[in-house]
Amino acid sequence: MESLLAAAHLQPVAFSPAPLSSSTSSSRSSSVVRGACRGSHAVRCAYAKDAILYALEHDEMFNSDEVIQWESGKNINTIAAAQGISIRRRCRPRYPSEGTGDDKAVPRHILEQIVWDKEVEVSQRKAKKPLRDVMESSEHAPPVRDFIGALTTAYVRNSVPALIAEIKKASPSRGVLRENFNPVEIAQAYEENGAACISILTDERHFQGSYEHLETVRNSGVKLPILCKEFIIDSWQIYYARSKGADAILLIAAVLPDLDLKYMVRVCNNLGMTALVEVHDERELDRVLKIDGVKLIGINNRNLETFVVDTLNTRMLMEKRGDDIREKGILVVGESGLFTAEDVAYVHRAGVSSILVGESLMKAEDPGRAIAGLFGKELLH
Ligand SMILES: O=C(O)c1ccccc1NCC(=O)[C@H](O)[C@H](O)COP(=O)(O)O
Repeated sequence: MESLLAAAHLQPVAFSPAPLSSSTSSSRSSSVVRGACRGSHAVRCAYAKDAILYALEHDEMFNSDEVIQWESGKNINTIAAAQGISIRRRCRPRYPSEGTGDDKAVPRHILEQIVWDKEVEVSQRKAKKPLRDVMESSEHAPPVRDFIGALTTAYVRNSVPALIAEIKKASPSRGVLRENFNPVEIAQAYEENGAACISILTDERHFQGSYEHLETVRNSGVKLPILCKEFIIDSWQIYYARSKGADAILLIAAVLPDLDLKYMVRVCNNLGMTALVEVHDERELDRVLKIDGVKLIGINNRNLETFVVDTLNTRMLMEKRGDDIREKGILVVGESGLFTAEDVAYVHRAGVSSILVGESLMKAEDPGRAIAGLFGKELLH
């Protein structure tokens, strides 16, 4: 089924409507398939294929999770919960306060709130620019830059973890980090001071970021590869990020069930982009290590549900799974809560060859010069 979806270039990601209740989608393609999908496995697959073609023809919301639900008879949130994912999906293009009944559900934590808001945002963006169009735009984007190559080269050159320097105006945990915010100037300063890559927050509602920041930096003459730091829930966003010039995207294991991760890693690799797959605990790491094609894993020291930051997390996960990671030739990025040269040395000793740093650079008066402070030396570039 997955390869069928991949072959059809179908977006497979957003969960089906009304997952908080047992009610089903009312979209035409969905009801066509739901009616048709009862019967033998072979018959169900044949109908699912018809539905995919129907959905492609009619540009309707349709995704692999719906197919999985039809195939297994299980609600997608049940499937996700069985994988240890606490985020529930809604897939109703409304904000919680606007709904009734189940729509009144309150998010359990900030990450769930961000994902619910993202579902609304993505469905609105898709209505304006369907998958077909965004895929076409991605074909005209500037060429992909080698994100992993840049990290590897910088690591060898400086013998300290390669820096992915983040451009983030605000965050849910810290509020506004920088009033005087010019993404291009910050990116130029990062480049001049030895950063290997740049990460740009594009979420507007919670981080005051935008795709415009990403596109402007990409077209500014800055040569570093760019990570689109987004909350990806739908492969449409990967094509969109590529169309704006992104070279890498973030996939968060706490948000995405296994099939979505697998599919999105594949979409990313097919586009020549890098997927930075982020984990926070052992269970997420084990899920990600089973996925073919993963080349870059981020260990987030920040618990995205509670905001607690602890660099011990990187050490603990590397102690437990470092051998498996190295055996697979996967690079590891230590993410979040890195403020001093001691912090950097600590995660380096734990086994990471790259770091992702936002707050400590964004809060510095001169984010470029703050890089030398972070490493205790000037970086060569
Ligand atoms: O930064 C947050 O408050 C946050 C909240 C909820 C979800 C994600 C969040 N941050 C994204 C990141 O992972 C960080 O921007 C990145 O790792 C850099 O972290 P830091 O150096 O601590 O700013």
